Amino acid sequence: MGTHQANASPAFHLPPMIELDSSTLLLVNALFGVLAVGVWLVLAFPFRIARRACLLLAMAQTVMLPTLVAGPGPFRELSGICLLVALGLLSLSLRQLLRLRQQRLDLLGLLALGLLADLARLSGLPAPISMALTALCMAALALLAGRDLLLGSLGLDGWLRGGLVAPYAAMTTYLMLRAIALMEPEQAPQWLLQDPRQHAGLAAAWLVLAMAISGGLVALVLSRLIQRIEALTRHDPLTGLFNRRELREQLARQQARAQRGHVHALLMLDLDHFKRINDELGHAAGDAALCHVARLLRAAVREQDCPARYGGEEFALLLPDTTLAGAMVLAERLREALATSVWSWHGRHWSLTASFGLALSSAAPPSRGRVPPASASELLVGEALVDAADRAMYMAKSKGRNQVCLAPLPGSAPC
Ligand SMILES: Nc1nc2c(ncn2[C@@H]2O[C@H](COP(=O)(O)OP(=O)(O)OP(=O)(O)O)[C@@H](O)[C@H]2O)c(=O)[nH]1
Repeated sequence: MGTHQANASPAFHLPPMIELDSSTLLLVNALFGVLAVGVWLVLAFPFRIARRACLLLAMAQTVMLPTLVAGPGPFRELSGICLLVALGLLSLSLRQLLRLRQQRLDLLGLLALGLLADLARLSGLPAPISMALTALCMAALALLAGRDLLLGSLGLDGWLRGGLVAPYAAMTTYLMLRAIALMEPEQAPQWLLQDPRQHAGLAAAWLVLAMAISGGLVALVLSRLIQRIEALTRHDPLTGLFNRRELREQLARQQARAQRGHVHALLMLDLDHFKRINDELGHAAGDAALCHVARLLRAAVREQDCPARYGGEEFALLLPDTTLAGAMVLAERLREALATSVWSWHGRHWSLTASFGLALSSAAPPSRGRVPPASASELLVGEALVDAADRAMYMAKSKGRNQVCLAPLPGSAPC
């Protein structure tokens, strides 16, 4: 953090009568750093969790190590640069973890500015000014890291998010105060001009900060892992669409809404003569055709819809707040989009079609998504809705395929 030499190292007192000097605290910090490097490497390699972010964190922690243990000499001279680079790597890895990896220019710009400010000492810029400018760049990096944590999609509630941001806020405040102190040394308290080698309190604070930041990062990596596992349990691995389990959950949610008067529709579709693709082109081609259908489905639906792979070559589309007219339009549009789309496998074009079965939770008025609250007997929901759509889909198969059939509903006639 600076190049001041450690003359006397005042002790930091912890009750009951534990006395720690700054070198011991820095050594503990370095040992903690070595442990953290090991943790990041284990997460990155054997476990392959957030690999790039973990690698950046391992590098950040490694870059920090010389600043913690270096005696007087060239390494200590470089401690400002090491800290700056470590902070830059930490901010980059946070962006990676928060999936903001496309924005890097601001961080790289601050890193470059900080390096220039530190190196400017060599060409005659007074050391306190150079150190103050470097500290300001570090403060900006810490501030951006805190902001990213505040705004990023973490899946964490307010208090946890606040706990993650707190160390970055503390670091930003300290670095800014230090920059001001370096520029106005006469009016600044002495501890702001010292570095952790000279002040046991600072060394202790640095250790606490390092532990809080590492703990927060581990929590972040774990929350990403949990999100990934959750996504795996809800999605079909081949197509990336929702799976049957998630469809059931969404159907149950819609069942509760249907009882309050909301209408939803379920569209089931089954590819026609799909077996031929597998037989003539191979199983990999069959998989690619399923992915093609999944892309069409995804492109056709609204955000609130639930496109799912029901199993094999059968797909389902749950459409909340959808009337009969709207669902019919969508089903026809999808049928046509699939029949006219070009799917090819190794230069061989193949015409894909599907048979569609449509069922509605209730016979809604044509232009509104809501009907008066209905009793359970007037509704077609959950597994009964799936069965009805499935039967309508088989009806479409028996009528010659590549068409949409509507399941019978009170007030509407079957096709
Ligand atoms: N490639 C691939 N094939 C699958 C997958 N799941 C199911 N299948 C195949 O899908 C085919 C379904 O065949 P059938 O049930 O006879 O249906 P179809 O050939 O589409 O005929 P119709 O539905 O009557 O039009 C079978 O050959 C299954 O092996 C999958 O994930 N990948």
